[in-house]
Amino acid sequence: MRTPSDGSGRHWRFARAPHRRPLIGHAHLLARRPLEFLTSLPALGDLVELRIGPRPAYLPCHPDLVQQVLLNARVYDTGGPVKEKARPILGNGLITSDWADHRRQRRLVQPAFHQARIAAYAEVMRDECAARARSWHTGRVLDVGDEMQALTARVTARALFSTEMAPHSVAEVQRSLPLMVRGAYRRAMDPTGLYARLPLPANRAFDAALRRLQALIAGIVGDYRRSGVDRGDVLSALLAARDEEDGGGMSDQEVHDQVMTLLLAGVETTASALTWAWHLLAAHPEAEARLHAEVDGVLGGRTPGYADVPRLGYTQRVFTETLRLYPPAWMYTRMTTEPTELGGHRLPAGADVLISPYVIHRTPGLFARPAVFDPDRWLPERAGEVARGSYLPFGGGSRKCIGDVFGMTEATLALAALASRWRLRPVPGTVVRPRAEMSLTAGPLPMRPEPR
Ligand code: HEM
Repeated sequence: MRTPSDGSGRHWRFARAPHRRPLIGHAHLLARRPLEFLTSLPALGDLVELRIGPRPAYLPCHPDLVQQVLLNARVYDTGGPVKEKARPILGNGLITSDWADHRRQRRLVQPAFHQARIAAYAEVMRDECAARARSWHTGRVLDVGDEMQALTARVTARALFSTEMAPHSVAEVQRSLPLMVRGAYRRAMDPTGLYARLPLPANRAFDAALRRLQALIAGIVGDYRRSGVDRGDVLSALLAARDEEDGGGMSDQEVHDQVMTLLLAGVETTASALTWAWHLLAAHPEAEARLHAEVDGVLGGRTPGYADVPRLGYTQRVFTETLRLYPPAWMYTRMTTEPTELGGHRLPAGADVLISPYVIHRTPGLFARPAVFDPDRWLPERAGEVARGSYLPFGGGSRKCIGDVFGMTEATLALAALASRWRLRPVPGTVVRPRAEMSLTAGPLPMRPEPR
């Protein structure tokens, strides 16, 4: 272990990850037990080098180094093999676009997520949460993961396009999206690129789902463009957006790619975190009781709406703490566009940099008792203890999640609406282990609803 210093005069600990194998480097550990492997690395250094096949990759384990990466999007740009595999699915939208194009795209998409728009989307959230609460039956076991996925797919689809076509479109999104997420993950994890070309039923289902979604989005974009009406939804905002710098808008293809990106980025993430929240609440009866007391006091049996969100402080803290322990985006990547220096160490151009909120959120010293579920660590008087750059469920810098407020609002309303009517009981014998897939999921999570 060496201790190089950077321009600031600080000394950083640099280390190389152990258990490297010829040719594959650390790919076996990242594929088989990524969470255990990655969480073992901060003890070794502030910056740890690993190898994914022959490629060098770097894991910054100190929040200051993470910030340096996230705040310099020109040098630490999007890229790498995973992003390249996402391109045929997502096209050139916010997630896949490079630094120069991303700035223009972000200016154009941002208005769709302004506060006034979120208030309108919250109407859809309220409606869908109430419908979900009505659909549960006492004692009938449900898979919480599937339920939350259906809820967030319907909310996102309806917030994106609120047209009369909605019932059909929403059902299509609900059907196709899980197939797409699974297929996209398998493709991302396949270093050879061969998997996608095998004539497997899963591949046929993925291709068909992709084609259906592409056709659906193209059709709706065309309809909206022809009608020119602002329906208050995300798609209307995307079509109306004009760049303040050059006055131009987005082409139909660009709008299509943004819609696909929003669906892929917004549904599974929020659903995974909500699923973890139900699991954590069932395992922590005192937190569950406080949540119930809050929703009963604030709502008195009403379905919550946008105006209730600021008064649901404990509910929000439960979700914030869930995102700390189980951040859906457990790892995201950057690629260096030029040789650079990080933590006093020289990084070549084309190096992968891995940012893992899961690792940072569980590093001793950054959070008191990091393994403990403690929603009150987010009370205003205690939240100041959390150092800048230590809490990253939504990323940071210019590529920070554009849907963070949307997701927080949706999750707060979902927890409050469902917990005001139901308590979810674990099914005995269920073993829950985090699975680091496209997002950090709990796998199948059977639970039994009990009326409150
Ligand atoms: C709890 C829910 C969510 C979590 C944990 C989450 C997490 C993240 C993270 C970590 C990033 C940054 C990735 C990176 O830096 O490479 C990101 C980006 C993004 N997210 Fe989210 N997200 C959530 C909800 C949503 C929702 C609801 C939407 C849309 C409706 C959304 C749309 C996006 C988009 C479009 C980007 C790319 C932004 C850009 O590069 O400009 N996300 N998200």
